[in-house]
Amino acid sequence: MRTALVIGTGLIGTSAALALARRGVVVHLDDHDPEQARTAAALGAGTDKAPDGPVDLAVVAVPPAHVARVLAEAMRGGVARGYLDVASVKGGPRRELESLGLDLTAYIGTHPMSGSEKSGPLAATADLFEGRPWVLTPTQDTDTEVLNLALELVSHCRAVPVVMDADAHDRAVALVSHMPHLVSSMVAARLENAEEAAVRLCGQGIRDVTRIAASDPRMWIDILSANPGPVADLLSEIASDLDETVRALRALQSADEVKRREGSTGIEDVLRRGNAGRARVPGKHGTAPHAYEVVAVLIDDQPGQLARIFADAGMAGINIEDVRIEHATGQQIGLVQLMVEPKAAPVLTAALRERGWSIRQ
Ligand SMILES: NC(=O)C1=CN([C@@H]2O[C@H](COP(=O)(O)OP(=O)(O)OC[C@H]3O[C@@H](n4cnc5c(N)ncnc54)[C@H](O)[C@@H]3O)[C@@H](O)[C@H]2O)C=CC1
Ligand SMILES: O=C(O)C(=O)Cc1ccc(O)cc1
Repeated sequence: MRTALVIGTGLIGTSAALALARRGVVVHLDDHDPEQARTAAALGAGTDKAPDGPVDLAVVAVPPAHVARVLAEAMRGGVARGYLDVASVKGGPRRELESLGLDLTAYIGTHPMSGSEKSGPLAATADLFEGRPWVLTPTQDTDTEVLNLALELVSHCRAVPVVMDADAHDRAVALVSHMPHLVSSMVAARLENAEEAAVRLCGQGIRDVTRIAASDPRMWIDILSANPGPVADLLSEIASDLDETVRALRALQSADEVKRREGSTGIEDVLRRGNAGRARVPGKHGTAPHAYEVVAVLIDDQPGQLARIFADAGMAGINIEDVRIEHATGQQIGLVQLMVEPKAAPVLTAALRERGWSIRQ
């Protein structure tokens, strides 16, 4: 692929454009808000000038409700050899395109399984998709050349291609993305009117559970509107778990010893089923979850501290597998948790101590 056109230069479009530009592809950037395209260009994602002729691949990265219309316009204008979208739902947009009577041989629906609660080009990074699944939904009508262009994009983004049927994809993301999003919002909503004294105690657990609740509601109304059935089915399963859990907790309040034991069994059941489900969540780069050891470092909340820790770890020859940062409420300090292979933990601890870092046991 030599040239590409990214339409919709928000988080996903700009991240893909940055990855393509880094691999030497000439990227043209287009957005109905020209300021967004200008910002993406300023970040090094390409040029906001229109291409002279058809590009190799058009990447449509606009909110799901606009995907079919934007694709139809691009295809009718003949702006590219191949077309793809990255929307979080796949069945609806395809059916909309079919109903517009377009020839879909040059189109493939795709979905990178990576993103964030942030939106817009300023949140974009070239490595956003690295090691993450990128779903491709070709049909028997999809041109091989177009499938190859999509695979090239996925490879430039260093993502892992996964081929699926569009409706099977939508059922799968209902489980791993859409339902969890609503549950996260519902947990976060409990905090809206909670007392300040309670909210200030928030720790890492509630931060983990509510991170995605900070996402743009307009985008998520679009996503959920395109996949309501599978999400509703899953939420009703959760509702029945909730009913049973409430019953078990009420039983734990009882004065009757037998009832309390039943309550305890009920709670244990949901916790154990949670352990079993969590154990199936793939780790970094889609591999099995890994038991890393944590080295916790206290830092001043100042710019450059993280970069220094990473540089010091690098000098000690340690690969940091994952990182977490916890900020202490109302204080100018934070706790950085570095996840490393167990045998690397004592080496890293010693190396960081030697360089003056305060390690928390
Ligand atoms: N946010 C995430 O984590 C993920 C999002 N997606 C999908 O990627 C797509 C884009 O999402 P984000 O980049 O997060 O959103 P975003 O809000 O960061 O960017 C969307 C961009 O599209 C532009 N836009 C809207 N309507 C347009 C139109 N008619 N023509 C041209 N530009 C238009 C907006 O001005 C904005 O710059 C969505 O379809 C979403 O479902 C896929 C994977 C992850
Ligand atoms: O922020 C996260 O962890 C996400 O899961 C983001 C995300 C949002 C929408 C998608 O279609 C895919 C991924």
